[in-house]
Amino acid sequence: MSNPLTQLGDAGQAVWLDFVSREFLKEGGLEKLVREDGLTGVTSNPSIFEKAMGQGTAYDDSLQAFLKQSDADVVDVYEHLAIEDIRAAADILRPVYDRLDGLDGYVSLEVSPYLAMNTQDTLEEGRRLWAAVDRPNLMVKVPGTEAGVPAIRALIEDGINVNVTLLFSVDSYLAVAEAYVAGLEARAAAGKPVRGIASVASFFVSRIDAQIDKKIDKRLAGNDKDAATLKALKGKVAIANAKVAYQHYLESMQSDRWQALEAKGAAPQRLLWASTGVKNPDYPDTLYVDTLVGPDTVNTMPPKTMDAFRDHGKVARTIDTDIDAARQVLADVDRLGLDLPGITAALVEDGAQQFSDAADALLAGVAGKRTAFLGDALNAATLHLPDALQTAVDDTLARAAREGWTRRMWQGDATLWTNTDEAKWQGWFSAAQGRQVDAAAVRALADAVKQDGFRDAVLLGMGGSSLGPEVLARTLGCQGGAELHVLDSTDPAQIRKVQSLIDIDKTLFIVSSKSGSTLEPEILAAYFFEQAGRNGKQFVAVTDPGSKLEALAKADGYRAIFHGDATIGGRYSVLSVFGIVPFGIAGHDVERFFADTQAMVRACGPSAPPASNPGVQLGVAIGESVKAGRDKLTVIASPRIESIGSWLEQLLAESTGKEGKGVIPVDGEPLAGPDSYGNDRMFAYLRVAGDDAADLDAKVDALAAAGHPVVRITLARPELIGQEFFRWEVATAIAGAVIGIDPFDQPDVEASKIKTRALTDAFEKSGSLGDAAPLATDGHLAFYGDASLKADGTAGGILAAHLGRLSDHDYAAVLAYVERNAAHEAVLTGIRQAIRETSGCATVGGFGPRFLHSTGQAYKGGPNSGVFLQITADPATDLPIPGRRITFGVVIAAQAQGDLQVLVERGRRTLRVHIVGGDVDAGLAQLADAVSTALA
Ligand SMILES: O=P(O)(O)OC[C@H]1O[C@](O)(CO)[C@@H](O)[C@@H]1O
Repeated sequence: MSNPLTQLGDAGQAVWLDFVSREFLKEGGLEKLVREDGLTGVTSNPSIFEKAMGQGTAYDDSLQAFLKQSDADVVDVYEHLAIEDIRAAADILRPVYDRLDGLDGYVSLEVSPYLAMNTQDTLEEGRRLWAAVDRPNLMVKVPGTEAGVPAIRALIEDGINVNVTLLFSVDSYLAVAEAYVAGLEARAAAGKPVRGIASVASFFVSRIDAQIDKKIDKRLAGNDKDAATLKALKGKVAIANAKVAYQHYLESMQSDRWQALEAKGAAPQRLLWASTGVKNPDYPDTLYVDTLVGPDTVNTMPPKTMDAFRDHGKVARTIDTDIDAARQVLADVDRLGLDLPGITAALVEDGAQQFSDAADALLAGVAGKRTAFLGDALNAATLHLPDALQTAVDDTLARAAREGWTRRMWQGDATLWTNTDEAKWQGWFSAAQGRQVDAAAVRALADAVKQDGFRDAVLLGMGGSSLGPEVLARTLGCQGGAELHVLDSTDPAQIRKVQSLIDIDKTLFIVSSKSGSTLEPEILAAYFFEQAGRNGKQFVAVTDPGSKLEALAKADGYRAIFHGDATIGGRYSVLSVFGIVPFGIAGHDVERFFADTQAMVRACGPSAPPASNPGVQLGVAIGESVKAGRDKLTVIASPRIESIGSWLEQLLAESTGKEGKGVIPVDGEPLAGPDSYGNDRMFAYLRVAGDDAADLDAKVDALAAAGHPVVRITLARPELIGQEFFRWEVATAIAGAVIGIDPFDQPDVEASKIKTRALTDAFEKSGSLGDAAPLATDGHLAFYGDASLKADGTAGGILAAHLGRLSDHDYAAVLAYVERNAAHEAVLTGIRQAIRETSGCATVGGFGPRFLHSTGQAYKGGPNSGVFLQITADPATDLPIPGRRITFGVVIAAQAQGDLQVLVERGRRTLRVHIVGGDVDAGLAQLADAVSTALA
């Protein structure tokens, strides 16, 4: 039966629907329109899918089924759902396409709106979607922006149907029409067919009037002298613009170039009227259909406009009537300074932005559903922030969305940070997907090691090469493989301690160093190589290709060498061979570990919008906290994940602590009530479900209730720790972007190393480190510092003078170059607790030289808010280093001295207390007492 819609078809104008949804397709809505209204095409855009997918549950089954068989990124999920719809629509339209011999019957799917400004990406995306949808009656929708035009030409040349979207000005239309012709000509020149390729140029109508009318209304409100002409222009400009575009279309059909293509069977690129729903309720609801009727055109209508037109639309050829009047309208617009070119240019930008906002909302919706579906397979996080901080975080997340931070981070776009060498350090993304590690090789080594009867493995390495493996070992233990011991110290007592725990002949040594030139693993490897009877079969190297360590491993006949990726910095290397080889040797299933980790890698994926991207969200919260003066990130962890703070410390401090800015991580400080903390804190609580942590829970709740920023993270099981490694790596990189530093360098670490080297070199020659005279000596303790601290010369007096320098927002650092064991940790923690309770300042602690490769960067390069108490000791019994005149005792002393010199040079407030005589326990006990006295 005939109706105004079918009559449009009879008049040569194709009726398309600007809408799609799963329900509508399922319920037969599209088939009905084809059958009853002569509909011949469908268009979609990100806003349409946002509405379709954002509401109701129509997509849920499909989404769950897809997630079950893949660990897809949100954009993969969206695309999967969208492609299902687009294919369904294409199949419904296929009979139309066949009947009309490919002249109509198309459905359009838009390329990612995030790419509108990049030609190559748009082109690749167009090709990818074309292949993925795999239907001849698909039109890939590409914005007709400056960047889009060359992509359109290339897609046409490829033989891909294109719907050019976001056209507002006649000039952009002409550029697009030229691209179409040029693309076809290129095909013809290459001897390829031009028949069967379709394209439409989507000219947006109502949005132009909406903008012009706004300008006119403003002028009218100001009693403009041209009021009458202005009034007469309302609701006319968009139509006049479209009519003039159509005139160009007619002219182009006459050109020799077109005639030549037509003779080869090419179909014209039809003008398509888009944005034809009226925005102004005072206008007739069919305005932008009635006035633009004409042959070889398309009108794509939103459902409401289509219903209105079916009901009372008027079909009369209008597109090429009153052309003079149309030209006059445009001349008046120009004469009256309404700036149509300015308006159309802005509309292109707005249009691109609207679609990318819609895509953000859409992907956020999909991310939400994905998270809900994954349940506890994805570690949960909640952020509880004070209002002002929350507002700052929301603003920055919105900015991050606008500026595409997540995609840029994954692409290693250095402009996200300081535009120096950040792009060189992005291997950690691929490592997180398990791509850096050869799991089979790790398993083979683990099996062989087991067969050879190795019971223990000792890892010799520092910082990023030791902290990750240690946290993995402490959290997940040993799974039938060798028991892992981490040795990241030059303290003779600690070396002896590790040696006492192992049977040296049944031990595998993992010498781990990215650079392969770090002093500690080098001398430790030399020591244990001798102890193991120079048996290379007991040694494995993990190092970047071509390093000094690799050469040594070859020369000494190590049983295996695992290569790292030189585009990963040490602290981002836990998910590469540096974390995973020791983990595998302990008997763990590496593949399963990565499978468990992927939910977070996907959740933080390049297309996950910042506000629903767990890593970006956390990173923005950290960065904004730092900017708000809350730069002491206090780590709290429930028992089964307790050690993670030591890995987080390095990641955060070494990545962000530079140029006088950054995060000062606080780990291992006993948790207290809200009153014990200043407003320079942020808290991160990592909790494994089922851990006995009621006390921590209550304290953390109290902190949040008192207005401190609190991040709560829950792992359903400890095996999901890999997800936290990745979340925090992303968060740290993003925090770096917010703070405005390069999160991949460590510019101040080298300074201490240079001093240490100078000291050990001098020792090799002179046999002495040239220690200065102490300020004072009291019992086991000798003090070194500036004369102003001497006070009454007692330990308590000196410490009182030093700790008295702490003021609001400072932190106290207790850095001990002694054996790291539970007893010493307890004493040092007690000292920190006492300082915190008295001063209200944050406290950090570290064992040297371990912390030098971790938090040391921030102490020297970060904010100058640290008050440092360095503790050193005469070794009870020293240990020789094979082939060297220096001993381990000399090395650790030189390391302490070198670092202190740098701290002093950097204007840090320092005091060194040296335990004389070798009785470390007695010295520490005296120190703890003296601190209590000093604080009393
Ligand atoms: O793995 P490597 O090269 O021995 O370095 C160990 C650690 O030392 C540092 O370079 C700091 O000195 C860290 O960044 C790094 O994780």
